[in-house]
Amino acid sequence: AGKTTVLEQIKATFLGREPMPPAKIAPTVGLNIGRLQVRRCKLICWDLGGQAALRAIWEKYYSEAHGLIYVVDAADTERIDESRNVLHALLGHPDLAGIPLLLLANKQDAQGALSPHEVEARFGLQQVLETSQPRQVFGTAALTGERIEESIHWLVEALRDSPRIG
Ligand SMILES: Nc1nc2c(ncn2[C@@H]2O[C@H](COP(=O)(O)OP(=O)(O)OP(=O)(O)O)[C@@H](O)[C@H]2O)c(=O)[nH]1
Ligand SMILES: [Mg+2]
Repeated sequence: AGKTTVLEQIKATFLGREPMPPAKIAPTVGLNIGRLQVRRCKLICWDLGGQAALRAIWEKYYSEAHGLIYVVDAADTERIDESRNVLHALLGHPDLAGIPLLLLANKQDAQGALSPHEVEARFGLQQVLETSQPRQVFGTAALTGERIEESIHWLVEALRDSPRIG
């Protein structure tokens, strides 16, 4: 979907260095970590592998997470329902109750990509989120960095107001 490419763009944007060339980014098997500071908020980003066989380890990270960035390949319309189901299952986990959710409808540069509004409608988030749970959908293109900075600024503001940080 582009999680590691997103993390590289986040690091490039907020640490002011060149992102890793996309051709060098392999599917994630272990864990990539990004540490950065955004508007006096220290962020530690954990980027996990999305392959089905690797999803079982995600839940080891839930209890210590303050926010969730969920990256969807908006151009992969055949698997968008699978992505929605995986997110719904995630959000049903008690350790993620009320967590601020940043949903990135990624690959907006690709032909046939669903718009952020279409992804939002397709995902039916109100079925699985608490009424006051902070959530926002951004249409991003991680390859070029489009909308990455704005989306992280939104998340940082949501985290500031979050009861998960105490
Ligand atoms: N066109 C386009 N391709 C993208 C974009 N973001 C990522 N990609 C490509 O999508 C593929 C997968 O990107 P990754 O960042 O490795 O995806 P991932 O979600 O980390 O994948 P796993 O680690 O296997 O879970 C690569 O070929 C990327 O170059 C984007 O915004 N637009
Ligand atoms: Mg990856």
